[in-house]
Amino acid sequence: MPKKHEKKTAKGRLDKFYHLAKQQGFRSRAAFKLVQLNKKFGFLESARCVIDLCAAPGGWLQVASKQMPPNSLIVGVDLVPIKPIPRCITFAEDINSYKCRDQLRAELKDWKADAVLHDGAPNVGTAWVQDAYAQSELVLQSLKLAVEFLAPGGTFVTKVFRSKDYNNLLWVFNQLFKKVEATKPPSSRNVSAEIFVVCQEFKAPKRIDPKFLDPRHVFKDLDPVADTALIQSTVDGKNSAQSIKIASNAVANVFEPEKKRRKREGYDEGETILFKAIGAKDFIESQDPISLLGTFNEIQFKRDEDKPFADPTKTDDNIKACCSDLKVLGKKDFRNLLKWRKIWREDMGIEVPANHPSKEEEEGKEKVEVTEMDEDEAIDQELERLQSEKDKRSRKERRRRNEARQKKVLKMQLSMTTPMDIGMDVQDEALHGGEEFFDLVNGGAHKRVAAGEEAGSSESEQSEGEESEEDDLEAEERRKRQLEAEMDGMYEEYQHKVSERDAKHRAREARKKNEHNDEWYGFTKDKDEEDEGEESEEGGYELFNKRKEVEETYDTDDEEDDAEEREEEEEREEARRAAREAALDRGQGPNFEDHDVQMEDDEGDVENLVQSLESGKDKDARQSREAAIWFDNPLFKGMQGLDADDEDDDEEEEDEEDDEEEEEESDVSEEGEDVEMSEDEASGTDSPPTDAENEDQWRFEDEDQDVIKQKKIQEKGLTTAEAISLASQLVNREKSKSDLIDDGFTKQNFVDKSDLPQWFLDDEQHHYKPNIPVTKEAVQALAARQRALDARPIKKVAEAKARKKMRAMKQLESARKKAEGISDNVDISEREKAANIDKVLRKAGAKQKERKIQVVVAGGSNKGKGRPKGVKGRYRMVDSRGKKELRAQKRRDKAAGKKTTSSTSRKPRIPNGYGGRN
Ligand SMILES: C[S@@+](CC[C@H](N)C(=O)[O-])C[C@H]1O[C@@H](n2cnc3c(N)ncnc32)[C@H](O)[C@@H]1O
Repeated sequence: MPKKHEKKTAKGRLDKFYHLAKQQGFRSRAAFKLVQLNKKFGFLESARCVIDLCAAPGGWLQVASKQMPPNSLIVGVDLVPIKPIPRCITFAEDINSYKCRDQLRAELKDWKADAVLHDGAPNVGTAWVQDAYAQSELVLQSLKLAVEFLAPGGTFVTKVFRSKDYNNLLWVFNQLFKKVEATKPPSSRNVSAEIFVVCQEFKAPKRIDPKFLDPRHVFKDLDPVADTALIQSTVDGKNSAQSIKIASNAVANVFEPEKKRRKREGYDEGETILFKAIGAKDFIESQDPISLLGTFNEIQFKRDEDKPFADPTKTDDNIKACCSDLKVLGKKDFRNLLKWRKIWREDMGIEVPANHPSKEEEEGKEKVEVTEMDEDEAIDQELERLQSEKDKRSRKERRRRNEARQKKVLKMQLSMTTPMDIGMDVQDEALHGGEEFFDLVNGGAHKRVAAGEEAGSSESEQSEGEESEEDDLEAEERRKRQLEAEMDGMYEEYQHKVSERDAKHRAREARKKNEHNDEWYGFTKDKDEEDEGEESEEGGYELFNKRKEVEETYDTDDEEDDAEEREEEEEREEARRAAREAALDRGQGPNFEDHDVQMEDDEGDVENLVQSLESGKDKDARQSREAAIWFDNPLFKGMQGLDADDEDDDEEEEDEEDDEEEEEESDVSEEGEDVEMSEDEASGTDSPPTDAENEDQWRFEDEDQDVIKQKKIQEKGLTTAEAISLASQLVNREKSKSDLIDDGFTKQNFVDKSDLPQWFLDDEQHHYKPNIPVTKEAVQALAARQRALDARPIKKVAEAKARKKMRAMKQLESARKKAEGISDNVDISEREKAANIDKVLRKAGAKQKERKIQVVVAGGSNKGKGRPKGVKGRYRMVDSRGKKELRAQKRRDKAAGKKTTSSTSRKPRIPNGYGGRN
């Protein structure tokens, strides 16, 4: 036999109201039903006398006792005894018995009850049909007691089950009360067939026909219309036919009150359950939804075939809530449910969407037109919405850019940005679509306008400031986006280049710094010249050809670079094509196309940055390379105006220099500068920069060497002690380059390993370590460098320090001014001036506040026992002699006219074993 709590849990009865009841000390969760009913109808607050029929265990009594005014009379009765409840009188009786009636009369004396409550339920669970009937009988019995004890205008609250007799009961209620309302409080479980009927404003008829309260008559299976005569005669002679109809079709008539529906019979005979559910599919497919809504308690989505109908796109939470309890549907809920059914039926093809009525066929055309207009309007509205969204986005983007710019300016003002950063910021801004960049583009646009093309660019110039011209703004935004997309690839290259330049700049600075002691930067001129002696005697043309040949033969990296560049170029071209097509699709093709064509056609136009970026890149790069090689010939060495780096004509360096130049030149040509620029660079002549920025931007031939060296150092391992040792040997002429090459000829190299087994090769690779001697100095140098690196603060710390320093300087500056003011003041004495200045300076942080050290004589209780009692802050333990000496010193100072500024101006003698303590 299952335990009690298991039984409850199995039914899912331990819900939140169960726990709430426990929490709030109610004896049953049913208490919340009364709370909710009273909240809705408010019958307890004004009641002075209440009878609770079937009250055990007493939840409702508790609620009544809480909500009713003090000194009210609350009487509860139940079959089972109820534990005493404050302010409540209870007794155990069957409400069907005369004894119960008598006892109630005895308790109430001549009082009349303002409310009669009935929450009784027979002990259900054996035969459901009898249970339902017993319930109805119990309700009728409670009504009987209510009629007897209720005061006129009183309220009767009862629990009824949705059974066959439900409507009959309602009909009776309606005869005796002015207002009858059936409701299901939220605390009543959905699975329960119970409904609460609140009958208000008791009519208190002088005489009531006993048949009204006789179950044999009330629950007789009658046609209510046929019974009209019977009832007419019994209720105060009033015509109650309409009441009967309403009572019998209470639910159906909510939707169509005029239409007579078939009689609601409640549960069929033989039904064993009071709660009935129907699947969503069945409901939707049924031809008589209204009667189903009246018959069933719930539309369910549990079966597989019903689940699709729970699709949230068509079945929202509101519909689901309606489906979960069909007994308390309002008019709106009813409509919504039927609309929902209709939608599904149309979706399933069961119903065809309603066409225009046939009688309006002639007007059909007009109607169609009206519909089209509506659609147009909808589209317009949608477009407007999209437009405004886009505008919003673009505004937001502009605001974001402005904010970023402001931040940058602020950073610059706070000296948190290096000049190089600032330059980059400006470039960034331009290439991200800032005004500078678009000025260039707009420049191009002006040209197009002049050429007679219809271009939107001139409008776009103004559209920045004219947000009201939404179309222009939109076009401008689109164009910007297109251009930005085009420029993305180029910007990446730009960033790459800037970072390279940055590295070059740093390298150049480092070299300047270490001009005389740069032991790691390689090979001496003499040595190089020795090595290159033969080659330097070759003629320029031969050298040029030779290098070109070498380059073409071996310079695979460059070829790869070129190939990569070509690929990138192809990708960009592809992207542009796609963008063009997209633009054409959107109907803005001509402008965009023209723009692009213009970009491609005007290759020679240096004014148009975008065009020149696209033009003859490969050709220029090649010419630049050739020119660079040509002018690198030692014959040009020493010629006025040529770059100092020409002196560094080490073969390897030259090769790499060439490589570097190629990269630069290709970059340059990509960034829009002309071949002339590259030639200038290659020849080593500095083209006069147009402005400071250009100078920074384009003059970096000096840096090539440094970067190559830096690269080499990083690649070839001056980060290891071995490499440093070798390098220092080279620099100190302990070894020559040829020695190093000779060392390279070992048994490990130049041996045909093709026949060796793999395991041997693996083993060899794993265990063989070249034995390169490492000097102590090299290790020390490496360690020192690492320490220096470690000691470098991270950027944020450096910035914070810089900010702090700046603040301190500002404060000091203002303090200095104040101090000057004070010293110029003739109204105060010198001593005051000194004191004031001291104060000002201290405030500015120039002077540290001297921390006072208390001198404590070590003796008695203080001796050797830690901090002396009552002494706070810093203190110094001295013996009594030390203290005496200190006083004597003070006296002497005073006598000598000196002023001791503090007790620490002369340190007392501190005996051994006593240190300063904090
Ligand atoms: C659901 S409980 C009432 C709960 C109560 N309202 C509360 O808040 O605690 C139903 C009660 O009806 C009582 N009952 C059923 N038939 C009855 C009868 N003929 N006379 C008196 N009480 C009856 C049962 O004993 C049971 O305690």
